[in-house]
Amino acid sequence: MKVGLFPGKFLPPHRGHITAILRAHALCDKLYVVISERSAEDTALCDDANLPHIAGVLRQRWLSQELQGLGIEVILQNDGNTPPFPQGWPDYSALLKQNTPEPFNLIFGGEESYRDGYNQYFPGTDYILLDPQRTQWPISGTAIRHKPYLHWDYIAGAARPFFARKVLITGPESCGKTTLTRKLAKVYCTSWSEELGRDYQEDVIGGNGDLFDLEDFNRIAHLQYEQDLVALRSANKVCFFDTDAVVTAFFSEVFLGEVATRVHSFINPNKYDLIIALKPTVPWIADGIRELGTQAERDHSFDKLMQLYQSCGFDANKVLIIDSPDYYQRLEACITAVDKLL
Ligand SMILES: NC(=O)c1ccc[n+]([C@@H]2O[C@H](COP(=O)([O-])OP(=O)(O)OC[C@H]3O[C@@H](n4cnc5c(N)ncnc54)[C@H](O)[C@@H]3O)[C@@H](O)[C@H]2O)c1
Repeated sequence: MKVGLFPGKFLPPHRGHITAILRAHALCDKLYVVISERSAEDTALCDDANLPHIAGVLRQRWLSQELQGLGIEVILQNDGNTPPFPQGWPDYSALLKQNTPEPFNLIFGGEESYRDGYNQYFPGTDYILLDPQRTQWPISGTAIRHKPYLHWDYIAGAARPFFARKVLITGPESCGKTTLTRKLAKVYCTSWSEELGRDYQEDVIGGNGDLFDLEDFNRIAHLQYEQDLVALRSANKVCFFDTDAVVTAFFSEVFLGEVATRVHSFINPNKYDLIIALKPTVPWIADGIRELGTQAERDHSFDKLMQLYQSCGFDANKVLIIDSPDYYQRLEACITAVDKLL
């Protein structure tokens, strides 16, 4: 019985890792992928690339998603207390033996320099080198961390939502949000998440806003959250969102005088890299569902919405207010801001 280990940091997982793991899988009966977590070092590597910390458990989720259905087990190991290599070999090897559920006789990797250590600390185990020149996928975790958008195609699919830039387009009714969101998604050849509250209003309460109850807003916030996740999964470097839970909170208050309780849990000030706030300076278009149509109401709605973002802890530096009444200039200003992000 050939039982193999494939150790690594996977910070983040990429096609080079995945291909090597799948090759290793073809060479043994059972394969364990072991993620080494060294919190302090990992944080330093992420900080250095201006990224939030990528926790080991997140990498475990990503690899588990990528490898599911193949019988490959993904294990997370805390190596934070082991000394750096080469002094770390004895502790590292003891941990590997302890954390792997069964005895193993193969170790896979792409580094020739690890061979002596593996031979010394895992007697009776073969070290099998796979594509050490990285000829098939010339990529490293370091390159991805520092230039994720340049190396986008190499990032494992499950990790892409983490790296995708998230751009929210917000504003009161009839300020061109939906059209602009779609246009931006087309410009960047990517996915977007449309506002579903309007469809919900038509489908569930027949378009009559007076029939809303608080539970409707809880459901809208949840459905929107799920839809956003779906859009993010197929994002190409950036994803656009036509609304967010702050807008849901705003409408909950407009219709019912209070914010439905669970809506708060979907408000996430850290979700977006850029918030494009559209001022109601373009003509009002009555569509039978919209409510707040006078210019005074529209201006008031905009101000109220901005106050809500502020009180929910959104970073004012990430907010770009677009007040031009000219559609061309609105689009150009957004493209400039998104280009800067990428
Ligand atoms: N740093 C050391 O001296 C040392 C020594 C012994 C063991 N280790 C341990 O070895 C493990 C691997 O660490 P790492 O930093 O190399 O992890 P890593 O996440 O960078 O890479 C994981 C494995 O994938 C291979 N790989 C990476 N990119 C590839 C590509 N494009 N194509 C094909 N293969 C590719 C690597 O060679 C490595 O074997 C960790 O568990 C670490 O603790 C490290």
